[in-house]
Order: sequence, then structure tokens, then C-alpha cells
Amino acid sequence: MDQARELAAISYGIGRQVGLLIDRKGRPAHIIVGSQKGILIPELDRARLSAGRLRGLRLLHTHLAGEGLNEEDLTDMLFLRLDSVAALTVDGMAQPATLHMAHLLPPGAGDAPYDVLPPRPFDRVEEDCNALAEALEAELAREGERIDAPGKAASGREKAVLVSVATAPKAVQDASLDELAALADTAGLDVPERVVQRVSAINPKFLLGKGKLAEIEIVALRAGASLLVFDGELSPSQIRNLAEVTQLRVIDRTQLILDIFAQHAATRSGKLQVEMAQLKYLQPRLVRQDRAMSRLMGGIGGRGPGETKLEVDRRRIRERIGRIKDELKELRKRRAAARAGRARAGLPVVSLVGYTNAGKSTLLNTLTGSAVLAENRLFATLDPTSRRLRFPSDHEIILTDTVGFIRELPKELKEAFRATLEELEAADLLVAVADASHPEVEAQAAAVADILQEMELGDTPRLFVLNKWDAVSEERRWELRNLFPEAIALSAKTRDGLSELTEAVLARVRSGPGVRVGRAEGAEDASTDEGIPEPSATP
Ligand SMILES: Nc1nc2c(ncn2[C@@H]2O[C@H](COP(=O)(O)OP(=O)(O)OP(=O)(O)O)[C@@H](O)[C@H]2O)c(=O)[nH]1
Ligand SMILES: [Mg+2]
Repeated sequence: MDQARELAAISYGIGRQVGLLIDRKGRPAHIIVGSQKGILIPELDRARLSAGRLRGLRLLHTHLAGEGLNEEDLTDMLFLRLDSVAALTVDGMAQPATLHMAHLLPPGAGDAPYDVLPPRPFDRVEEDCNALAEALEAELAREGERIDAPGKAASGREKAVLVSVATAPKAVQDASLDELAALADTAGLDVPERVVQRVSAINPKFLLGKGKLAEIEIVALRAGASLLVFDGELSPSQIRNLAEVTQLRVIDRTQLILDIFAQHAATRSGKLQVEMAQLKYLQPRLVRQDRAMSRLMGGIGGRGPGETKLEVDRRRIRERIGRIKDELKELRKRRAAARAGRARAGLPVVSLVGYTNAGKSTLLNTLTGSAVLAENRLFATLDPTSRRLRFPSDHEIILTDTVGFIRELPKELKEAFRATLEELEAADLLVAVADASHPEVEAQAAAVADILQEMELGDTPRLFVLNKWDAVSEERRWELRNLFPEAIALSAKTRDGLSELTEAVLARVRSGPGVRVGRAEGAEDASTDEGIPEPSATP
């Protein structure tokens, strides 16, 4: 009460806003003098801040024109996680008049992240600010218990908020976020919230305005998420800035994809290729080793292949890249030798290519009766696997399953997986597999065609398969037939349409230039070219 009178008097006297940041014991921690219309809160010590906690400070400040809380006041509260913010209007006699107050709300309490209380005469304010703040913290903490550790869901999975900031229309961003959500799920993240923001221009420093960023931070706070995943690729400094401002861990789509690859890499060469891609991604981001860097390294987005921890020291990264390069060169030689062996056997090579999760591995299994890992996750397959396929007519081919494609494949991965993708250069025929049941099948097929073109495989004979036909409605089937008149529609799952594919493959390899088709005599076992055993201890 006295604080309020004093504040009003000072503020009136100097004709500027004056504010107090008050701690939970009622002691003023900072006194701030603003301008006539606004007030700038100093950079606060972040020490007390952890997920689910408030700052332990409330802001009481004056408004000289009798106005209530404005956008800026609320943004400050959100951003700085103040317990509450209050504006005290000052009357013409330098006396405090009305108090406008707002405080944050626990998750699930309503649509808005905060509640603005009705204005009331300043001397009629009985709210116990501490009790309010403590109740809110208790609520946030309960939320935390339900999820056993801050940032973790009950399933033990880390929670992340997905964010799209782009100039593209909302529908385009939404479709892209759907894919990011599938990637997040595959990476082992729970996604309680997604944020789509269309902007006329991307803010080069923070992508978004500070107000919107504060909102995102609060969305994450309320959802118990400790990680923000941005769609697209962020520059090193953007990641640092965003992590600084939001006090959350920030990763981009590339890191998420790299993380999935790291988790799925099973063979020696797969692991080496992924580690190489991760190190290449990290290298330019290690200009400065700072707090944001350590945030960059923890948890999802910072895991190495297997359980190894990624190196963060620049010099050692350079050395490690050098060693991996040598080893990969060796592996490439062996692959080339295996390919040459197969070529000598005279068997035509048919490679399955396509968007990730299109059903390539399932198709390989169905066609050859094998049991290659196939699952409803993105990038289940990282290593090429080859199987022999014998046709009833006694013809034989080698069928190769490959790593799936994705639009805007991170360039680090493209480079690292060159060895794997070189397999495709040896193919006599490509079977491009698309998921007909996916709403974005057209865009996915186009992305695959683009990537093949880029890899100079545009001239290799190609068949186009619309897989998962069993999961497509009659109406949509008709649409797809019009869109892709050349396509072979089939279901790797039910085997429907399979014979059309095998006949088409047979016809192509028979007529293929320079391809000798026949029974392989003395061909070495080409069942897999990943015969290199995994050493028990990684150096
Ligand atoms: N309904 C239906 N589902 C299918 C069909 N073929 C594959 N699937 C499912 O699609 C998912 C992905 O299959 P995969 O064979 O792993 O796909 P992929 O193209 O090898 O994927 P990546 O290796 O991750 O790039 C699995 O859950 C399969 O069961 C099909 O014909 N019909
Ligand atoms: Mg696969």
C-alpha cells in the first residue's frame, strides 16, 4: 500500500513510468524508471529459471494516462516469466487510483496463457500475490510429476513443440509440419503443441518478433516441453539466439533427421556415415563454445550413432572426420568389389528407391520372401540390402533396398551417404516406390524424381509403383490413375498387383541394353553386401 503511494508520487513527479520488481518476500529487487509511455525491464538473472518455474518476481509499475495493461506488459510477463504484472494508474493528485493485474495460468486452464483480472481501486486489492504465484508453481510442478521429469511425457519421451515460421501459406506449412511431426515421433519425441506462423519476411536474427517468441515459450512452458523443433534449417547464430531468448533447447529439422539416422544406424558403415554427417553439421556451429552450444548438444539432436557421445572439440572433430573419411573410402572399395562380383555373375540389378516410409523394404520382403526390417517409422532402412529374386521363368535378378529419400535432404547427409547411394549407379533398373495412401504423394514423387535427377540417375530406366493401394479409397484411386497414368498400382501388404510389377521388371531387364539375363553360375552370395562385422568395441 505504501509502496503504491510512494511509486505514484515519484512517477507523477517526474512524469515517467516507474516500476518495482518485487520478490516473494515483498522486497523490491529492482527499481526501474521508464519513459512517459513505457518501461524497459533490465536483463534479469536467469539462474532461478527452469522449466515449469516462475521468476519469483512480480512487476508493479505506474501508468500515467489511466490506461490498463497493454500488449507490452503482457509480453514482458510471458517472456520473463514474472509471477504477475500490475499497472497502477495515477490520478491528477499524484495518488494511486486503479490497479490492473494479470498473471500466468497453468496448462489446460483455458485458451489464453494468462488471466487479466478486472481492474479495481488500488486500496481494495486483497489478492495475495505470493499465494497466487505459489499455487501456479504447484500446478506446474504437479504437471511435472505426472510427467516424471520436467520436459518428459509419461511415456518417458521428451516433449517438444514444433514451430514453423515461413512466408509460405498456412496449408503448405501445415503439411510440412505433419512430416516434421512424423520425424519427431520417429525420433522418440512427444509433440503436445505445434505453432504455425506465416510472416511476410523472416527476421534474420530470431525468425519471429519477440512477442510471438514469448508466446511460443509460454506454449512450451504450459505443455511441459523443454525443446523447440523448428521446421527447415536454421543458421548457427539463429539457433543460438533462439535458445538464448526462449531459454529452451532449440533444434532444426536437419538435426532431427540426423538424430533419427544416428538411432537407426546399425552397421559399421551406416554408423560412420551418420557420424560424419553429424560432425559436418556441427563443425560450422562450433565457432564459439558457449552455453547455447551445450544446449545444442544435449538429448535429441545431440546423440551420436549408437550410444556414443558426439565429439564437441573442434580439433578432435577435424581429426575424427579425417579418420572416418579413410575408413569410408575402404568400405567403398569393398562395396565396389561386391558390385563387380555381382556384375560378373551377370545378374541385372534392380534398385528400389523412393520416399521414406513408402514401403520399399516391405516390397523387398514380399517379393523375395525375406525379413528385412520394415516399420512405420521414417528412415527405418539406412543400409542397402540386396536379395536375389528368382522368377518362375528361371530368370534371376538382384533386388536392392535403399535408404529412403526426403525432400530437402540435409546436404551433410547427402555427402555422407554418397557411398550408399553409389549402389544406385550400378542399377540397371530403378523401381520408384511411392505411398499412394499419403496425402502428399504427388509432392513426394516429385521430390524423389528431383533427387534422382540431381544424382545423375535421371537416365536409368525406371518403373513407377504406387504402393499401399489397399489403403486408398475408390475415389482417390481414380484420381491417382489420372495423375500417374504410367504407374503400377499394388499392395506390398496384400500382394495385389504384384504380378504386374514382376512382369514389368522382367520385360525391362530382358530388353535392357547389355544386360545378360540368365541363371547365375558360380555367382558369389549376394544376399547382402554388408558382411563387415561390427567390432565389439568402438575405438
Ligand atoms: N497398408 C499398407 N501398408 C504398407 C504397405 N506396404 C508397406 N506398408 C507399411 O508402411 C510402413 C513402412 O514400410 P517400410 O517397408 O518400412 O517402408 P520403407 O520405404 O522401407 O521405409 P524407410 O526404410 O523408412 O525409408 C510399414 O508400417 C509397412 O507395414 C501396403 O502395401 N499397404
Ligand atoms: Mg526401408
